[in-house]
Amino acid sequence: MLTVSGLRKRWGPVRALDGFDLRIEPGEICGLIGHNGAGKTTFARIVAGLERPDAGSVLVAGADLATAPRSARTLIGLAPQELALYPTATLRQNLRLFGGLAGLRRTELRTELAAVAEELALTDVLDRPIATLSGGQQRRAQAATVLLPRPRVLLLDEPTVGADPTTREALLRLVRTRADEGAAICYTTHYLPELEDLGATLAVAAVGRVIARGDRADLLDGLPGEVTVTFTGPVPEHLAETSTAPGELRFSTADPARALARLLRDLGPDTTRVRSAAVREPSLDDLYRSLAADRLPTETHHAA
Ligand SMILES: Nc1ncnc2c1ncn2[C@@H]1O[C@H](COP(=O)(O)OP(=O)(O)OP(=O)(O)O)[C@@H](O)[C@H]1O
Repeated sequence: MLTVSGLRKRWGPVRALDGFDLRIEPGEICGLIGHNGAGKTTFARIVAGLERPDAGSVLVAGADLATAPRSARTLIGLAPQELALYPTATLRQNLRLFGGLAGLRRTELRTELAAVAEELALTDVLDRPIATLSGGQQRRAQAATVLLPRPRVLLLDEPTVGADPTTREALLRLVRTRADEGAAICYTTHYLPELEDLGATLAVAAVGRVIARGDRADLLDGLPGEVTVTFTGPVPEHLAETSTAPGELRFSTADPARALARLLRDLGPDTTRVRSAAVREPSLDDLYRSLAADRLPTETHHAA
């Protein structure tokens, strides 16, 4: 549905995109993660037709953004990080405007507008100017303008920043629904548990390109998790070398549950002094760190 190949974009000496490739299928939510300045927003703005790339191509359902920009752009919806609504117009007026621009006609527009407002708990504030809405309501309003016309490719750039749990849940539910309806969705976030909730595949961006892509489980396979055990009194002598704090043992391992079971079995009489035991399975944070650690000397990537 969305195929991006070899995108390059320089801002003066900074290479924001440096051979960025990404393909997202219909019905797929792709979680795009990466450090600040990795190029995620630049990628989204280029795909949405707001910036021109220096090189590379963007195909949306077969339409080339460079040669058929109109066809490609009508299939794409971008919810940017910053608020991009008319602050003095009401939410209903904003939704009508964006829905109309996307080609929705009267009855369809009215039905879709009511549905998206209901799904995002915005029905009660439809006739209030955007400027008078709370921060969370404004973020939902922003998402509503993009979700309303049901674009075939959805780009959501950190849509839940500053959102309370209810707002976040409503947004995630609607994003999942749009994917189930067949949209290809690129979901940028620094809040990694969201991607687990969404059942998203992952694309990890660093210094202007995608350095890892695939299912969450495949990418996490083999990464170390962590075991933490605390004791009443000191850590048993034969384990003292691994002690991280008085009375605490903590270590990384590829299979934390099995390592903890083995440790407890081998403790002998010291088992009675165990105060707590915890395992942490590898997280997306671990993945990001393992992939990107050696590529992040600075925030920006300068052209040679
Ligand atoms: N309009 C611009 N003018 C100059 N430099 C820019 C511009 N837009 C982005 N950059 C630079 O390009 C690089 C990539 O920025 P981009 O916003 O795409 O990263 P990002 O991955 O979205 O970061 P974040 O997670 O902080 O949102 C950064 O070094 C940024 O400073």
